Amino acid sequence: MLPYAPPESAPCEKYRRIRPVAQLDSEILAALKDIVGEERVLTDPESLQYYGRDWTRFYEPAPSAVVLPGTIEEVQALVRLAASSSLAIVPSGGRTGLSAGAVAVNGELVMALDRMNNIGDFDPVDRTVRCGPGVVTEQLQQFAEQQGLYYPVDFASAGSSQIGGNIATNAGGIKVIRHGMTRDWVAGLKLVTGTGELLDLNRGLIKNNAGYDLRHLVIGAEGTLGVVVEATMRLDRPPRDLAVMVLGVPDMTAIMRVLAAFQGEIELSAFEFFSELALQKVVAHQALQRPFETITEYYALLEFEQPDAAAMERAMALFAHCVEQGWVYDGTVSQSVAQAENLWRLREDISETITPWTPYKNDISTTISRVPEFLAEVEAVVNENYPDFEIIWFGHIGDGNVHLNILKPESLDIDAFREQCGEVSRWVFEIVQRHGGSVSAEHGVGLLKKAYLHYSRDPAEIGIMKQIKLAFDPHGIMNPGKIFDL
Ligand SMILES: O=C(O)CC[C@@H](O)C(=O)O
Ligand SMILES: [Zn+2]
Repeated sequence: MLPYAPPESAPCEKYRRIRPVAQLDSEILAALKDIVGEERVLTDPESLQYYGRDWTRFYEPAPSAVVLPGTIEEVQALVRLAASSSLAIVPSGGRTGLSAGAVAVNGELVMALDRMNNIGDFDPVDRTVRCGPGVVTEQLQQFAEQQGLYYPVDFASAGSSQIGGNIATNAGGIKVIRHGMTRDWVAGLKLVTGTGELLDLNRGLIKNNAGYDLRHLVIGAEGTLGVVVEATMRLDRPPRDLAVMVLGVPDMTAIMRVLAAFQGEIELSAFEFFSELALQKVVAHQALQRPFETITEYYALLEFEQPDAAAMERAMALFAHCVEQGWVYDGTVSQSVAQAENLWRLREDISETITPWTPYKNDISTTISRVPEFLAEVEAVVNENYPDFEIIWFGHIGDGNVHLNILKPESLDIDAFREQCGEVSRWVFEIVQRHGGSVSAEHGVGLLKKAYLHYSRDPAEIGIMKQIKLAFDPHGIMNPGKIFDL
């Protein structure tokens, strides 16, 4: 039997009574099978490993069972059963999360929404489509394309991540500068709360000031308020002829000047960056070439539409201006869709490329204008205290969001590495706090960043979050231990 790990902070009185069961007894198991069918309750070790974790590699999955419901009613029945048996639930989507929000470490029941992947009820006037939580992001993107429309939230894991998980983490990605995050595309959602009640939130309305917008509390709540069982997603007009430019820049201050210069004249759909070390790793491990010979400290990747020939002329004139000013040392621009895709891969393939080094991830943000100073401070602290660690910088610089990946030296044991990175994190998050930034810009808090939440949220805010959790989930069964302990 697995021991129940007590919450780190003082628990609310109400929560003190909640004890997720560590092992399913045969009665609960039989009841689960009654609800979803025998073959949709999995307890074999492979399934527990597979469904019990996301892409985070610092936690050992230890769920009691996995259930695969197919309907909203089944989800409700499962939640009611869990509530009456004090059984904790971990809702699980494409399991591509990077903060251990979907890891079951404590004997929980994993509720995998894979089967609820229906896509339908498209309305061309509202430009909305109804999706099951298990719809894969790429499936929604392709559906939109078939309707002559566009779903703009995009990231490297779009082939596996699911809409329910994207909503749970308010997933961002590479087009946030122009199109915002998942939150901006959710016109409505249905949620099964921790009591098994079904809420139909916002119902696709554009204007709805009739009280609190609970939909927005659910988005980004990492499954701690309930299970998203349906979402009405907005679609947009498709972009016209996207061009991609990669520029070699000497430093962060120069990157910011380039951003300001381009944004003054062109509507950018992406403004990303990566370091020379990130580029070296990608080129060495993927079948890709450097964008140009010149080596610079950083590279910026810009994407913009070219509705007419004048758009490219404007971009080239801006490029020349940036070179003249000494902000850019070299650059290249795509001439075809295939070239644009290859340039994108230099940025999008970084995360996957560095996975074998078991990177410790920091996903931090501040206001865009503060990024150069912020980044220089973080870099100085990390280099000074941990000169032996390889650091890979990349991210969504146009949103003020940088990914700091610390690579594990081969000789270092994983627990020792994690502990040392925890120390680095404290230094880093003090800087984040000083700059009024966030300890998790887009990956969520999960288990990985829980201990650091107070660096970006004050105690009063966290206290209110806990009360909100209890309002949705009075039995404390929905993904307990994620974001904060009650
Ligand atoms: O692996 C990371 O640190 C970031 C992953 C993802 O958010 C990205 O921007 O590529
Ligand atoms: Zn990212």
